[in-house]
Amino acid sequence: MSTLLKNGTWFNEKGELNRVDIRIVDGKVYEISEHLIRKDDEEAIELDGKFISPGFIDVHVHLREPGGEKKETIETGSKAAAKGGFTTIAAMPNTRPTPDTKEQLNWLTNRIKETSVVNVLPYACITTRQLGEELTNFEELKEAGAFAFTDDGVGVQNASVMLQAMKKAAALDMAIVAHCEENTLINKGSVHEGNFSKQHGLNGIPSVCESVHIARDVLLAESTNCHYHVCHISTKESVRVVRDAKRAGIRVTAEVTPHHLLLSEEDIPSVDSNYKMNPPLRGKADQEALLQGLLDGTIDFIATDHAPHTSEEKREGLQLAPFGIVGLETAFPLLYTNFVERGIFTLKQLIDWLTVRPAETFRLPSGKIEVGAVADITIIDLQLNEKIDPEQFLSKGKNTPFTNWECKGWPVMTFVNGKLVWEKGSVHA
Ligand SMILES: NC(=O)N[C@@H](CC(=O)O)C(=O)O
Ligand SMILES: [Zn+2]
Ligand SMILES: [Zn+2]
Repeated sequence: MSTLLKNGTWFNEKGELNRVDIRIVDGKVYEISEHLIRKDDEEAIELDGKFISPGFIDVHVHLREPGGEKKETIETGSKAAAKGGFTTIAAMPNTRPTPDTKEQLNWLTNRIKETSVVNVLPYACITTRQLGEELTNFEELKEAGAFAFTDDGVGVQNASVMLQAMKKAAALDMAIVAHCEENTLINKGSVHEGNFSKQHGLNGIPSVCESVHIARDVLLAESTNCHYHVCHISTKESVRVVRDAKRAGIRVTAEVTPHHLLLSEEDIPSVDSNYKMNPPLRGKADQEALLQGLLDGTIDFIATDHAPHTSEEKREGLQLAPFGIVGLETAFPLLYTNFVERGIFTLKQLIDWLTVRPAETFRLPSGKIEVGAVADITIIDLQLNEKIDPEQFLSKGKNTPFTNWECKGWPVMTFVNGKLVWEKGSVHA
């Protein structure tokens, strides 16, 4: 099987945008050149100058299966990923049951094989049922193919449990991926403790609820030499703690979501649960610190924290509705339109934060297009202008605050292992 991508545009080794043809043979990149001639038995796809990117990688995705199939399944979530240009995603373990045993993880791996259209890397839990008490069997879970360990959805409250987890993870050369939230500081909040909570008389989640866990954990990471990764960083204090920890040589990495880069509490128009997520949208100064942290390398890359919920659940009102918004199908167009087009960062930077940077952080083989690499490739139409319409999402989750945002730069084709799995207008399962 051979496919020829004709007349694309890409960043060459020197980081310059230029014209390129790519030949894919048996799922791998076989040849890259300014001009390749189509062979007789070969399928050729004319790209008309469209942009060729390595397939995006998102290490923070909630696929909800098993147990939450009303919100999303591995199939629907992976199709949403393909539509968003993501070829590798990592599935968070806050499902029912949780992947905390070899048997559960094996079940999940099989289910992924049967139903996913992109690469899905399964996380395993740090603690049994994510209760924060007993460590899972890390050796066994690593052996069964765990991508990394996390209890995302809840913070690990007990410092001794976290210390033991990091010791074990370090010995196995695995990462601890942390949802940072100190339960005694949540304050029953549904939004950030700041202007919005004051104006609306709501309980707020203070910034320190997150940063105090990161401060604790970077010291635990230092004492264990564990790779410690911070999920969805959201406050200026958290950014400072990570920056200082990196300077001190601690093995810490961090991700930021598109929504925390794009929005602050000032942008919440009314009491609307499509603006409710954990961590919450913070203050303007936090939003600015996140962008600065990304630009100066304190924050390593972007991850969506795609968190689908049903419309019924989201209609429950701000206090009762679950935390979380979807992200896979809007990440690139939102970031391209609002940051690249406005000259705040470059297309090259954006692509790096969605590809090589997560790949390097978690030592994944993907994230680059080079001869011999697996052909995980995303084609983007940088001229295409469309409004965000949740009714068009392939995700079951329609919970987004970005409805009707006009965006330029949409993925139009996604190749996984050399196979076209999504093309604008149709899913190729
Ligand atoms: N981010 C969210 O607001 N929600 C996530 C949980 C999480 O990522 O902590 C979910 O599972 O819905
Ligand atoms: Zn989380
Ligand atoms: Zn999450």
